[in-house]
Amino acid sequence: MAEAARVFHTTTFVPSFNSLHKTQKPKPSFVSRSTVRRKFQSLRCSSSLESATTAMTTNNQEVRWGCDIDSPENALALQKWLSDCGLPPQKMGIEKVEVGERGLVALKNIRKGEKLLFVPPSLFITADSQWSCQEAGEIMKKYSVPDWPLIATYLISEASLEKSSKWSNYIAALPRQPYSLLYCFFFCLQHLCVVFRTRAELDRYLEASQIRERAIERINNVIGTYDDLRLRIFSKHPQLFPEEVFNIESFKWSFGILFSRLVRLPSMDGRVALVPWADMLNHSCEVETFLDYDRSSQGVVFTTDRTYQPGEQVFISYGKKSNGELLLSYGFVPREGTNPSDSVELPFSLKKSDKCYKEKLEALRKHGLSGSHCFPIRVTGWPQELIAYAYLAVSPPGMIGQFEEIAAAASNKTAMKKDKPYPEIEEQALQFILDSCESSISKYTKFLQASGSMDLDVTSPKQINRRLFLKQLAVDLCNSERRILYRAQAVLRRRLRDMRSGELKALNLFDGLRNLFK
Ligand SMILES: C[S@@+](CC[C@H](N)C(=O)[O-])C[C@H]1O[C@@H](n2cnc3c(N)ncnc32)[C@H](O)[C@@H]1O
Repeated sequence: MAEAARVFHTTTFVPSFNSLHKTQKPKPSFVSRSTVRRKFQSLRCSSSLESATTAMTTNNQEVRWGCDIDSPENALALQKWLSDCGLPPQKMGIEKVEVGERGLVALKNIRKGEKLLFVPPSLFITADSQWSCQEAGEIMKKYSVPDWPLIATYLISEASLEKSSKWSNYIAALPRQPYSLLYCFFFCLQHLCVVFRTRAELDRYLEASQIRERAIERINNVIGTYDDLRLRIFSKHPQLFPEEVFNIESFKWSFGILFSRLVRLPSMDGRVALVPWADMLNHSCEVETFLDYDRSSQGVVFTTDRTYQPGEQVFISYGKKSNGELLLSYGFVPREGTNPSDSVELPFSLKKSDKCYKEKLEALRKHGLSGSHCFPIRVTGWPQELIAYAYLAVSPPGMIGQFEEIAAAASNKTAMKKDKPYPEIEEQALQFILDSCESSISKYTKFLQASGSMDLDVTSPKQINRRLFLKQLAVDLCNSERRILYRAQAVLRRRLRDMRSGELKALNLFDGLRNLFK
């Protein structure tokens, strides 16, 4: 079965959507709320939207669609609805589990190599799904909205229709607070005054990790996408897309759901879909099985790579992702040391005091790089591009003729000629990597030491839970990233020590020989 890594890289959806409409300047919307409500009520498809509008938010902050995932009732209703809609009898049932709160658990013995699930396409939500409010669907198609924002809007539209939507049982079982980091950060940003006294306090949580930048970038992409939809479409059709329903609150919820549940199906030409039931499966770093569409059984399946006894939780893989990526999209960090695909982004920069700074920068720019760049350090090692970047950073003016060639290797355009292409600067290059590694380690250590003393200014149990939860995730991520850096530090120190003692030996030998000849 082909790998169906879950797709939650914002670069694949939001930027392409934004770039289509770069020229549009934000215009103020002059549609008053009362006009919206009047027009909105007159539409047939909005019959139950009015109640949805009031039902949607608590204190104008949180959507009320979905459920608290620690209560199993909605999931059980989902299970029943799915079998009524044609989901074949399952060897797994939905239960409260230790990993992932709710998950699918084996009800019978399951063999290795067995196909499970068989969710038919009639139960998927895709960009081609029928809108309960047909008119709204036609407008979205007319504007050629790409898949991700289209499905996000679809989900809101159907959620707001509550029981009148075909998907009401599915939506009722979705988490009210999707645990993607996107949602956590949004939550924090919105509750800034209540939960975090300053933005700086929020920043401290992930200060050491590059994931903070990625989370902020993702949030900005979602806000940009929402603004674009609002300006181009919603404000022009307020009766179909009233602001009470289609607002940033509901979009942060629907994108949170997409980030943590949407699957890409390689056998359906890479199409993305929400697949009810299949999206109750939790991730394990130890399994190597992925969701995909199976043409012969005409449904979404996965093939087990191990046996399961009744009562055991069944897992799939969400793809070979680092702990930071898992945190960003799904809001969890695997137990320390259990993720063989874990990596940490380590930042490197050319020194501004370098005599050849300008020339090196020029060479890097020619190959699409800049004076500062992040490279992944994996549990298993680091890429050749990082080594090339380090060689360039430390190379002396005498090597100016090779700058281009080294920059090309740093950008992965060409491989470096040999394993150790420039032995005369190898030691400095390793030291350069070690310095960056150690400076990052000290940032992580500072955060981890401070995290024990971060006080909790509690105004409600819900807030303290949320805040503690985010803090614990940040601590887990920083511990796992620092652990990779410690390992890299040990390897680098050993190599440098061996190199220096080798050099010393060679020097002693040379001195010995010189004395002999004297
Ligand atoms: C596709 S859903 C899986 C079903 C989900 N547990 C539920 O109750 O709706 C993905 C979400 O499950 C949770 N999850 C999945 N794998 C996990 C794991 N290994 N550890 C902790 N949480 C996990 C995370 O909250 C993630 O955002």
